[in-house]
Amino acid sequence: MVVHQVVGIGEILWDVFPDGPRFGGAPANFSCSTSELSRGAAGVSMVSAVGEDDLGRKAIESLKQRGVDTSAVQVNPHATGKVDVQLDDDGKASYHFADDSAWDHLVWNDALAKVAAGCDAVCFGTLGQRSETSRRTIHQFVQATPESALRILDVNLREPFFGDSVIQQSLALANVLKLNDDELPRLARINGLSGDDVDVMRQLAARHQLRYVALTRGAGGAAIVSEDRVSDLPGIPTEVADTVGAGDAFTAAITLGLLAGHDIDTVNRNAIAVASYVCSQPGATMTFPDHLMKP
Ligand SMILES: Nc1ncnc2c1ncn2[C@@H]1O[C@H](COP(=O)(O)OP(=O)(O)O)[C@@H](O)[C@H]1O
Ligand SMILES: O=C(O)C[C@@H](O)[C@H](O)C(=O)COP(=O)(O)O
Repeated sequence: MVVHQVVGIGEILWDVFPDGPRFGGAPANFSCSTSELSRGAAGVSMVSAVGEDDLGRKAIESLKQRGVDTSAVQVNPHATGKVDVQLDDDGKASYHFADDSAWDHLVWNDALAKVAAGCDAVCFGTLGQRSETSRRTIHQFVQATPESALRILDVNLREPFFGDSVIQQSLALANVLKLNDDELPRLARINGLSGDDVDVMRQLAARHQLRYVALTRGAGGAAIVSEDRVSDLPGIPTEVADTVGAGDAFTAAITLGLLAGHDIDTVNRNAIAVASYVCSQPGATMTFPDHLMKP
């Protein structure tokens, strides 16, 4: 039975690895992982745009295969998004994005207003906001979700498509923050904060009225801070295929865990297990073994 409605909003892309393209885009990965992990307990929608091209049709097909509702995916005359992905020796990615893609032209409409109004959790990032049109639409969407909804900013900073102002505007919209250990120092600096990781997370939470702040540390695991609790857990030693999509799957798992009302240690432990599994497999979207589902 569907209990919660969850939305990913932002870029849909094809991750072009040296050995060929795989479906991607951080919010699209988030939507696919949430849908797969929830076993139907969450209704998941993607809000984005694709082109009138083969990659666009295949992108919609890929989302549908994972059980994601694509009725709010717009089709426009621009090319479907693509990004060249290079992996280092540890399976860590660097990205080179095609410019002016379909997802840069996301426009507000009644369909989006309806999805926003019924949403229990929405996940957005900064890359999806690189054009003014899509940035405005994403802001309007997040603001149109109910006050009770989890408004999750997974910052996913991608050079050179972010600046301090988009980060700060996004923090003002969010009530949950996910970032990694490369991103934390940047957010600390622009907010004039110092201290150890957990101190900075607490200060970010206080300054931006965030209910939860989650920090992932690659192989080093993750920490989650709430108003009165901290969970700080090690990673799971993993034979890495590539780490692409691990952070997005982590965000998917914490979203389901928080919506289910689990304590933050349980939420964190499950999310680390899910993310480690994603690292062990090629690409960013996949089916999950039974023990990781419905965390
Ligand atoms: N090399 C690794 N070995 C084991 N787990 C990993 C590894 N890299 C990432 N993970 C898992 O994936 C999570 C997210 O990875 P991270 O690289 O921190 O996020 P992001 O993809 O957002 O940059 C980590 O908290 C960890 O659980
Ligand atoms: O949207 C992006 O920024 C690139 C994506 O295509 C890529 O799949 C990705 O974001 C993976 O994110 P991660 O979970 O932080 O590895």
